[in-house]
Amino acid sequence: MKLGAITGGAESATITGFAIDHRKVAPGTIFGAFQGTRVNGEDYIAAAVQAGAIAVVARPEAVVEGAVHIADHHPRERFARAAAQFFAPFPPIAVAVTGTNGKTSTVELTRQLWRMAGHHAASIGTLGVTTADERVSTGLTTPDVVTFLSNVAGLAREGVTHLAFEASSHGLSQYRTEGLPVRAAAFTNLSRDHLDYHKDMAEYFTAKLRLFADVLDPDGTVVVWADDANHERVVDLAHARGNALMSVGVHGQTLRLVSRDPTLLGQGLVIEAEGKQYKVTLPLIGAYQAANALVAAGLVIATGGDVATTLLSLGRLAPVRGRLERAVITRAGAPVYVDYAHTADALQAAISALKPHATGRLIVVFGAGGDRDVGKREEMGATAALHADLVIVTDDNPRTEDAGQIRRHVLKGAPDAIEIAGRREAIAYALREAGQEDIVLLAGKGHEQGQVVGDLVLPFDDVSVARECAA
Ligand SMILES: CC(=O)N[C@H]1[C@@H](OP(=O)(O)OP(=O)(O)OC[C@H]2O[C@@H](n3ccc(=O)[nH]c3=O)[C@H](O)[C@@H]2O)O[C@H](CO)[C@@H](O)[C@@H]1O[C@H](C)C(=O)N[C@@H](C)C(=O)N[C@H](CCC(=O)O)C(=O)O
Ligand SMILES: Nc1ncnc2c1ncn2[C@@H]1O[C@H](COP(=O)(O)OP(=O)(O)OP(=O)(O)O)[C@@H](O)[C@H]1O
Ligand SMILES: N[C@H](CCC[C@H](N)C(=O)O)C(=O)O
Ligand SMILES: [Mg+2]
Repeated sequence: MKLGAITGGAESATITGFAIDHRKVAPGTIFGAFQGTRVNGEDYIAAAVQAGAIAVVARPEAVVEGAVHIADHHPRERFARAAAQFFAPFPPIAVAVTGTNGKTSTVELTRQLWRMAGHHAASIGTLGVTTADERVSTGLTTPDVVTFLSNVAGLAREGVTHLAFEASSHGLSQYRTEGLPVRAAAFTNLSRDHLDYHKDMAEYFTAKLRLFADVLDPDGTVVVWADDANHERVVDLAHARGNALMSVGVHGQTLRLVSRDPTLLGQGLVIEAEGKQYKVTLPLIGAYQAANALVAAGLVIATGGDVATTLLSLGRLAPVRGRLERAVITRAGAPVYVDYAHTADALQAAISALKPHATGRLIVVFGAGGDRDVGKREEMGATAALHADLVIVTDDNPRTEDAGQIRRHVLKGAPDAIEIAGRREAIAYALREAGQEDIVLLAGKGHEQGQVVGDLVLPFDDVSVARECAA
């Protein structure tokens, strides 16, 4: 592609790639220079030009010498659109999911439902890039825009026709997923998280709403989980823009959850759609997993899936890695579950999912991440104290913070909790403590394979540690 195709001018230089990090610039690259949270990318413009950048997308006031200056007051957005022109084509059907909790689960379940319908499907999110054959981690939920668009284009080249991706609030506010057509977008829920990055809940929600205001195709479909009070803002946006709307949940109109009956290994659901009732046995436990499965069904139907086939396929869904995953049963007979709950709302969801299955105590082990929203810690403590029978507070990715200090923040909400430094020790204690009637929940790390301490990522997997402690 020639540079003129991006600038609208006559520049004949050939574009070889896009980069937002000057260290990744090669001759022929278009460099995006953005003001970040840590540093100002504009400081690297000269180095990028030196390394061969032929054009730089940056604010009008930035200084660009020796390359074309593509000046824009919204450089991230302009860069994403240009990069999308370069990387296209993309899978013909792409859908996105936002919300505080449930994004990973929903994109994974959507991918599974499409696959059952015979489509070549993929998902991108916290678990990485997932296809029927493999899963490759990207490190972030919504990768940076160049990684994202090049991965999406790569999937299209492999023959993927259906893509579901997670749109995190960071990703949306940084325009990481702009530029490809998005046929449907879903909202799962809103609760407190990431207030280290967003100023307040209003700003956090506004970032999420960008998915519906800017990213979704003008004639795309909005899918909302109608049992979350915040869904109404999304509905208003859909009406204002003229998008088709599907609402899902007990209060949903398109897919109405008529009843939900927990069974030993799953739950019986009755769902009403188009005036008919469908009975399915979802092989996943917990109200939250039923919610995510229904939103996934909504996305599949929104993009052409047959209603009856899609709803009946819910009965064949496989579990999502690290989401209420049963790791082991202790010698005493207590089942141990691993879940990715790292917000107060998610902790409540995970505890309530397991409670009906425990005749004895629900024992929860968790911590809170360092260098992340400090205010959510006490709320997480209070939620655990309120809903669980025994609370053990430990460590979860202290990063550059003092682990003891993070635990103290959590303990403010759970003064009666047991504090155990070291996640392995805490898990071992919980498993020793659990009796036959009890259930143990290890929350916060889910699929994660490491404990981030300072700059180090120490190998750590809740499932393996639980198995070792139970042996
Ligand atoms: C807070 C945040 O989102 N930071 C991300 C963001 O950084 P930023 O734009 O603020 O960048 P910066 O480091 O200040 O640098 C500014 C610019 O200068 C460039 N640069 C920088 C240094 C250099 O030597 N040369 C250079 O060109 C950078 O590439 C960048 O474009 O862009 C970087 C490049 O893409 C990301 O690596 C970085 O993710 C950090 C590592 C991170 O931890 N992000 C987490 C919080 C995150 O994004 N999480 C969300 C939500 C998780 C969820 O709830 O699921 C996610 O989507 O994963
Ligand atoms: N619909 C939901 N309602 C409430 N809690 C949920 C819901 N879905 C998932 N959770 C909780 O949130 C945890 C994370 O779920 P999931 O990974 O699907 O969400 P996510 O939005 O992708 O999270 P992240 O922002 O970290 O990527 C689950 O392990 C569960 O505890
Ligand atoms: N995407 C989330 C994951 C949090 C997982 C938890 N284990 C932690 O480290 O806080 C974040 O980066 O805030
Ligand atoms: Mg996720």
